[in-house]
Amino acid sequence: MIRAEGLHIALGGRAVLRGVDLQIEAGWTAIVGPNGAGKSTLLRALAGLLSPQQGSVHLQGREMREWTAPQRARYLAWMAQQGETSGELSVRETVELGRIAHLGLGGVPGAQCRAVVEQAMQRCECSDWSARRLNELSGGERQRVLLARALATEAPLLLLDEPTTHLDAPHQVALARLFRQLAREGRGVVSVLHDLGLALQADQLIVIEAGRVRAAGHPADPALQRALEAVFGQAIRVQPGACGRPQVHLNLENVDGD
Ligand SMILES: Nc1ncnc2c1ncn2[C@@H]1O[C@H](COP(=O)(O)OP(=O)(O)OP(=O)(O)O)[C@@H](O)[C@H]1O
Repeated sequence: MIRAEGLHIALGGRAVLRGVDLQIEAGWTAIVGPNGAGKSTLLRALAGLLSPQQGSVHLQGREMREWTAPQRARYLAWMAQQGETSGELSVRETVELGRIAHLGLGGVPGAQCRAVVEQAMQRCECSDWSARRLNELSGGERQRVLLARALATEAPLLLLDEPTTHLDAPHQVALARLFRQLAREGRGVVSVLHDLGLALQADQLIVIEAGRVRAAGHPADPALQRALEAVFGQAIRVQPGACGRPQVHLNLENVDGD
């Protein structure tokens, strides 16, 4: 669905991405790495929101700059880390914004549009408060609404920057289940995640370190697990888990010591 080749991006005079090559197919891909590694920058480049100084991004085999903004908006949905929204809008109005690429500005939602919006709200468990304003919601509730807006685009590819940050444990699990469902429907979900336990449930894991891809592959790949331990050091331990997927534990053994 998306391919990056030799991606170099500098921000504020500093090299942030230093030659990133990757390929992402349909399914759920998780991008992980330390703070400041370049994960959000990479996701923004994959969304066409940042132009690389060197290298290229191809969507469906066609270079990003050949896509018009409306074509891109139909093909990929973007959810920012600090979800930008107008707090004055209701939940339903916010999710309806996901339909703009189909309706155009000022377009009146028809029955099919309303059905898509309703389903997106149900999948993200926010139908019950569809009339409430965004600025009345908690952080986790707002995050679910922004995810529903991304789903309502019906874009084949979702690029989500830390979509689980504000979610409680049951909703994190529900989101992982939703990503797997979307993958089965043939959609691509690319999520930057800090929760390594969740990330290991993805079909593909990409480990970013200091602006480079340190490792990429299926979470069950031992080389990938070794890369995770190398990047995150003694803060984590990767151990065999159920269903062929490893589990990650925070190493809290020495928090009382020095
Ligand atoms: N607009 C900017 N100008 C200058 N430097 C920037 C800018 N945006 C990001 N950076 C720097 O680029 C590096 C990568 O930032 P990025 O947000 O991509 O990291 P990240 O891996 O997503 O981190 P986190 O896990 O903390 O969200 C950081 O060192 C950051 O300080």
